[in-house]
Amino acid sequence: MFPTIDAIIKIGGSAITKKDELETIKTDALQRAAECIRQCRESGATLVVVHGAGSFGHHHARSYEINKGISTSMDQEALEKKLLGFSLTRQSVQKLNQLVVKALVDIGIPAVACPPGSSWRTNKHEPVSWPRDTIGQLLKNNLVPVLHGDGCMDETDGFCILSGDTIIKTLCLSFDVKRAVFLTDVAGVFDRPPCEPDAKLLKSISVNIDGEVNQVIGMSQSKNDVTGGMVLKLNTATKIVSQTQGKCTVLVCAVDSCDSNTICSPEVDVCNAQFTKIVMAK
Ligand SMILES: Nc1ncnc2c1ncn2[C@@H]1O[C@H](COP(=O)(O)OP(=O)(O)OP(=O)(O)O)[C@@H](O)[C@H]1O
Ligand SMILES: C=C(C)CCOP(=O)(O)O
Repeated sequence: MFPTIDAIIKIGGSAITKKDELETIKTDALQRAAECIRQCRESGATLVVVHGAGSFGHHHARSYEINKGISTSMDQEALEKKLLGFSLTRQSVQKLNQLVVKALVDIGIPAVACPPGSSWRTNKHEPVSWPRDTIGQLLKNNLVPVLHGDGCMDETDGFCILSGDTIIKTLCLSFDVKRAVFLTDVAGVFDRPPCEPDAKLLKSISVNIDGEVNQVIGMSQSKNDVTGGMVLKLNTATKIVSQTQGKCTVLVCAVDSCDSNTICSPEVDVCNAQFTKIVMAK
């Protein structure tokens, strides 16, 4: 039996990297996320950290079309190029992983890197095999596992890009998890892309048992994102809430305004919220 996870926190690639500039970290945002995680842990919370790739990973994945995998119709030259692209993508996201783990360890969090690329396997880009016991054992020993979006072996396409969002969904549906928190570069989920005039922050989104939401939400995606941006995040969030029958709630909030109280307190007040809470419809 593994411990209940109080929160799985995704440090979004948008939050801690400049997504349009190759391998560029936003140091202040990373430190802010790390500090918030430290405070949660100090309050006794059991945590898992997952981070996205941002400009470490998405750029290489897009230029080498890693998410299309490999096929028998590829000639040798195209295949070699694709294989190198896979290595470069993983190498890039591992650079970010080292920075994230360092930021956590430097302030006293016993973070342990668990790179999914070398242990998770997917079929049609959905996880089919992953080291559940290892993650559970790390939690039992009071360590903080750090996973991330990565390039993984896929049974149908040879390999694929596995988003941190899909990793979070998998963990939430397998462990007993109270909350999934997505820290990103915007205040939460808006009724339309936040760059559009009059975009309104949705403080609460209700999901019914079929995973459908009660409102129309307009979304856009950055050209440097290969995993679906906010569309995948909302899709992941609605699945987590509906498939756990509301036992796990989801928050989407800006890394700039995250605090341990919002992340870890059992009840979150949405009246004055500057974030989005995604819950089961009553
Ligand atoms: N309706 C919307 N509400 C909120 N954000 C939106 C919406 N539509 C598009 N976006 C964009 O989604 C982005 C956040 O999604 P994204 O997938 O980039 O986050 P992330 O998880 O931080 O990144 P990564 O996938 O690199 O880890 C924001 O920068 C925002 O501009
Ligand atoms: C592009 C790579 C390597 C992983 C993407 O993960 P995400 O940023 O969590 O969607």
